Amino acid sequence: MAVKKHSQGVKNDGNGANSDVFASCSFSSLGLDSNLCDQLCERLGFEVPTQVQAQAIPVILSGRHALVNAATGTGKTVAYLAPIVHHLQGYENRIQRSDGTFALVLVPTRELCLQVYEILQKLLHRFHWIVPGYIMGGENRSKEKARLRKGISILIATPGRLLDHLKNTTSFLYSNLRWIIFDEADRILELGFGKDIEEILDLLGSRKTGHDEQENTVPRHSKIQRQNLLLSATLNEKVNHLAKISLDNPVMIGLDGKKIEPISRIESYDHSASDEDNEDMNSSKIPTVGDYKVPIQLIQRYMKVPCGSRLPLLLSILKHLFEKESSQKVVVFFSTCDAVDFHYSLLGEFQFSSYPQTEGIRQQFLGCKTFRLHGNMVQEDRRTSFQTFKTEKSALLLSSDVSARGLDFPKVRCIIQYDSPGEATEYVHRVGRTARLGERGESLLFLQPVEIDYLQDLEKHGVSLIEYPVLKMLDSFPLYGQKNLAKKSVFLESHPWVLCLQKALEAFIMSKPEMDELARKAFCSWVRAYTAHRGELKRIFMIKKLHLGHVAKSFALKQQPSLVGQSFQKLIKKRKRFEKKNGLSKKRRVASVTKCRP
Ligand SMILES: Nc1ncnc2c1ncn2[C@@H]1O[C@H](COP(=O)(O)OP(=O)(O)OP(=O)(O)O)[C@@H](O)[C@H]1O
Repeated sequence: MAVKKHSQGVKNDGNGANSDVFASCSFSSLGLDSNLCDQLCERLGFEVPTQVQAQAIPVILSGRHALVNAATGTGKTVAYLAPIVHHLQGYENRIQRSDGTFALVLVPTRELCLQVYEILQKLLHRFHWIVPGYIMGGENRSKEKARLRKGISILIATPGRLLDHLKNTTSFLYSNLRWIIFDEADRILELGFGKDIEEILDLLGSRKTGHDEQENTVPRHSKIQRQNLLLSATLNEKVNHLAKISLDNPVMIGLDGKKIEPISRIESYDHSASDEDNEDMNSSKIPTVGDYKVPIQLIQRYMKVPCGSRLPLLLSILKHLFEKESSQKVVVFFSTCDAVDFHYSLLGEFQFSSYPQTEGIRQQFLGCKTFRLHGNMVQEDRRTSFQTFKTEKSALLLSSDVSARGLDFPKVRCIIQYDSPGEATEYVHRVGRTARLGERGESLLFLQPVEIDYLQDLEKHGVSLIEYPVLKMLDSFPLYGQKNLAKKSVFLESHPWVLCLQKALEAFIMSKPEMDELARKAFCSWVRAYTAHRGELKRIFMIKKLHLGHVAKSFALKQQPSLVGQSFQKLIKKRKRFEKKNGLSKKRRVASVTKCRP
């Protein structure tokens, strides 16, 4: 099978980033079986390991528990899969399906489940006796039961469905379980799977208790030594608890600036490590560093856009990107599933002419293929969108945060965060869908003038953005056939192109009742999502500071839907009660409002 050589393909892009991504050693020098190394090269096109692979593979091969923290798109998946395959293929007595599950990989989303499964299938091509498999929400339970009964050697799972089978599928055999891996560990917890995970660890006999840690890491039903691994580009305090209850004496592997520097470098599992060492490891303290690791070659920008002009600006930047480079992939992130649906339908149908009088020459505003992905879609559509966008050479994906973690869409050039991500971790993972493995990439964050303090929040985590020259971009669109006409405006909201586009969008929505319905629904969800910002972010993303009429405009609605007025009032009251209960004083609330006003 002819496979594109990734490492060659991305090494010479001229920006120097790749020398920091790849290590100067071979896979075989890391201790991996030669057949497996050939497989990595032939099937996956991986000639040399990435830095994080070079660092993690020997540690994982040694049997140590590990916590791996490396930037997005640096190859963490193979860093944990390759050592598992290495061990399993090397067992003297070939493993059989009837031996049940040896390794369990837990992931937060269905798409990531499928993605890891695909990579695993490729890795196992020469080792047909090792059976890969997945179980996840949205799939047929009975079929999964049947597969589990037959036996799956390496199982990828989402937590809810795994727990379901652990409790209800008696034929699911895991007495030989040796590895438990948490990929995107922090996200699994953020999605509220904390309790499920604890129950899973309990059921698997892999949960440590405070007093008898060593003993409890050995499964109740077998004498097999467990090895647990936690991985993410953003490990933070949230993962501390999981690390404490699941990792025993872990090695921390992380990046320091450009190069990976081990926090603890251990060549082999040394049971006789000094007490001092053990104390340090056993505390499983995840460094609460402020800085997140964003690919160094990624160009990060923000665009300051008044609420009422957001929609024409989004459409304009997309048009600009696809006209500048007709063959490219772009992902736009929204805060809600309804917003994804609305913008998807809008882009599919909206036609425009910059000569408003000449109806005849209206054409599709964006000529590119457009896909959508969010958690409310039926599983089959979700799978098709994900797989098709992956293979397209040029396309646009409109998505909720379901795509933010771990997904590896090749050749994505630009990430647009139309709705702000909230936590800085989410920002980092969203932009991490581009600039993967040293490739070039750009990101653009939409911020309203009242939200501009969010930049400071990102700055606290070592993430700095530069402003996008938005007026220059708008000036490039000819209006009534003339470019110069547009150039006179210095204010974005009164720019002739923006005004003309907004007017056309509003007319379009008014003319289509089904679009109007989608717009209203999206508006309501957007307001709800906006009020749901947590902690410190509540002071930046404050619904009270927004003009709801302008928010409605951003869904091309001429008027704010009245129905929402009531539910909005309810939300405000609810939030006030919450703030009172949590001691956020009126004084502080007022102060934060004043500080954030433009
Ligand atoms: N050694 C290698 N040589 C060439 N390409 C590689 C190598 N290792 C991984 N890749 C490719 O790099 C890309 C990113 O890998 P992967 O998805 O494992 O990154 P990640 O660190 O898990 O990212 P994220 O944090 O976003 O989940 C994939 O396309 C993968 O095929």
